[in-house]
Amino acid sequence: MSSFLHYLSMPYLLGGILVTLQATALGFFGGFAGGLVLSGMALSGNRVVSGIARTYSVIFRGTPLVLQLVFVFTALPHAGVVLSPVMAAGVALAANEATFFAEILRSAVLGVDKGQTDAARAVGLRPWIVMRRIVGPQAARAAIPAIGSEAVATMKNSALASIIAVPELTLRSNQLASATFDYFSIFFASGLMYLVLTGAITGLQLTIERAADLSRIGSRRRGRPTAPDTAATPEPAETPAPQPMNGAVHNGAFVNGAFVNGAVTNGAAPEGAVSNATVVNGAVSRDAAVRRARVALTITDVHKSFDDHEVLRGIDLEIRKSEVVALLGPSGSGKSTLLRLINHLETIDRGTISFDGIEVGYRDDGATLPEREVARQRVDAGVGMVFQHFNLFGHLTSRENVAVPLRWVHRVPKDEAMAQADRLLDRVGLAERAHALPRHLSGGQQQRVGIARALAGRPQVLLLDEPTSALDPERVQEVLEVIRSLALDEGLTMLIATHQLGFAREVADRAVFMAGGRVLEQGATTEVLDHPKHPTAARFLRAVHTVEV
Ligand SMILES: Nc1ncnc2c1ncn2[C@@H]1O[C@H](COP(=O)(O)OP(=O)(O)OP(=O)(O)O)[C@@H](O)[C@H]1O
Repeated sequence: MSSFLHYLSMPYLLGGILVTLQATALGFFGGFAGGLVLSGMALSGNRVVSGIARTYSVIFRGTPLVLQLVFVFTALPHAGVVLSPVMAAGVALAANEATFFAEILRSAVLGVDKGQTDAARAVGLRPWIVMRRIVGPQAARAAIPAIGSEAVATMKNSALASIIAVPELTLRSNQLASATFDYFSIFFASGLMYLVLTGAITGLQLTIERAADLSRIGSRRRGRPTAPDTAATPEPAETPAPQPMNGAVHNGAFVNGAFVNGAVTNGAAPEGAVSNATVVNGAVSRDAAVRRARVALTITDVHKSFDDHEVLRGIDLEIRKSEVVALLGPSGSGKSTLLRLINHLETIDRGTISFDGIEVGYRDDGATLPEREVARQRVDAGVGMVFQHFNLFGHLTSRENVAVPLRWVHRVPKDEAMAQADRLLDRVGLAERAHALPRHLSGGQQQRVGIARALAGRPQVLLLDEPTSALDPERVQEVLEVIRSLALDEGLTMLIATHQLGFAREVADRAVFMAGGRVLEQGATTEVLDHPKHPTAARFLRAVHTVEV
């Protein structure tokens, strides 16, 4: 026992620890930097670049580390690069570890829900900002445990550096044991030293994990619990009356207060809507105003296939400024695909989609633009999107989510962006939940934050992809209230894919019925809903009516 304690404090072995730490640090940090580069190359769309990354991985993962150590130590001097044993060990460890870090980082990036990228692209973020602000932080959190365990592996692998005479802990233990024959005490002591070192790495990993834990961050930011607060959810009747939004809706019709909806003047709309409408004395009817408005979005002969599956087979549609169009149709008819083509989340096979002459995603000669330029075009076209599954950025609070397009697209200074975000959250009745993370919000609340985020991008045309179909029935109404007020009171141009016929009847000027990738029927909403002419539309609407009743 006393000899064991003696070895534990022996300067010769403690010096070995220092060398082990040096080799480990070189291997870890060098490997991590190399892994970042390799994962970026592997994820790049360029086949040559990703091929180089794959080839590197095959070579360095497929050969023993011992051979790599010997190679770096003995072969590099022939190329005029002479490294000290510790440096050679660090380089070989880094080269080897880079392949493992690359896989860890690549899988963490691929593990971030695609909806996050879709939402980031939809608000107009450029690819680099999407990676830096949205995907990167979420991937980094997911990668912490694997990075921690790779750090431990790097330290254990550093023991192989004894093969090139690096005087690290294992080599010194061996030398000492060969001289004293006290194998058990020496290796027991050095094993304990390794345990302490790897235990410290694990402790550091757990500390970082705790610091990055979103639930803890959420409660720290607020200084109060962030459990789902259903009590804070305003009931539809309590949703604050819509207020004109600080540049959020650039809509001539709204600004001039020219539109009055028949339903509103008949008293069928909520109180807030009535009061908004009644200020517009003597205005023309909404129908007539919409007919006179200019075309905001033109869709011409649009086709789309996924492999052999032809999803859209020639869609033609025009939407006028301030018009609200409901896209109806059975599941799989291509409604979501059409919305995703409109803001270029998917590419068109044939046909054109244009916002006042801007074809998002394409050059004048029809060639596809790089994503960086597409992002700018989305902003120029003024297209916003609300997703079926909300797609809020999971690592950001409500107000940070809403501030994303302001800060990182429109370059509004942070304080001002946050103040605008607060106003938009107030607008959708969620001022109370400004500091909550998406995971602490109910579905209805998340969708209202999603709407506020889309509005922050100052859209001319808002696309809503089944905004209520992922919600519990009791949450549907609160979201519909917000959409209703945007449509009726503020005259925002909207294309809404929905299965909610009652809602479509209330807000939509026109209903478009799709099936099998074609528009089978379109017209005034009440006409399509009450007197469908196409047999498929009649059958579908009858079935939905039956379910709704
Ligand atoms: N990325 C994709 N890859 C392959 N097939 C796809 C892809 N996206 C959509 N599809 C297919 O295209 C068809 C139309 O899907 P889409 O989501 O547009 O329909 P939808 O009318 O919106 O349906 P729902 O009302 O259920 O949302 C479906 O058969 C779907 O499986």
